[in-house]
Amino acid sequence: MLITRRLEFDAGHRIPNHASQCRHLHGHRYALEITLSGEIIRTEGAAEQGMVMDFSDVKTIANTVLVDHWDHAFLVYQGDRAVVEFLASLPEHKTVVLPLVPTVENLAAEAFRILDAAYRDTYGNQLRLQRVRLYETPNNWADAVRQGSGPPSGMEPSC
Ligand SMILES: Nc1nc2c(c(=O)[nH]1)N=C([C@H](O)[C@H](O)COP(=O)(O)OP(=O)(O)OP(=O)(O)O)CN2
Ligand SMILES: [Zn+2]
Repeated sequence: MLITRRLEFDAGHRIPNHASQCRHLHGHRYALEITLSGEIIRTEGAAEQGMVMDFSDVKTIANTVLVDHWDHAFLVYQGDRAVVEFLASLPEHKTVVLPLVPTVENLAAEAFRILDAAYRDTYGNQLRLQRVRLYETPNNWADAVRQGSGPPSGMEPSC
């Protein structure tokens, strides 16, 4: 069984070498769709009976490990020195420095890496993260999908 939880957050970014508009500082209302696989929990009397995972738990975990960190942050490539230094000059600015440029492909891969470690099989129902779909705009998105037994290739651990 697959279940999907959608969350939304706001963040700024730029693609420093983009040939057009996206090299400028700008922001998006990102939408994150988290798809988990697992067996339906059959434990009689359990609060999660009939579920793969309680959607509220899916949300709480995603917020704790990812969304609370990226929401209203500026997501910046570590090689984008001018912007990294500018943001560092702003007192207590919420900045996430990333090892790759913050395209939606790279952000989806990084989100998968972070979330994959966070969703644990607490009911022996083989819970696993299968896909992270990240919308940068309503028209543009990327899918990071589990390949075989491992996560998709993407960013190296950054923090
Ligand atoms: N493969 C990718 N291409 C682009 C990315 C990306 O992450 N991966 N990102 C951008 C920009 O960040 C930009 O914000 C997207 O802008 P745009 O293409 O204009 O998106 P819209 O949905 O607003 O475009 P419409 O044509 O108005 O639908 C660019 N490319
Ligand atoms: Zn953009």
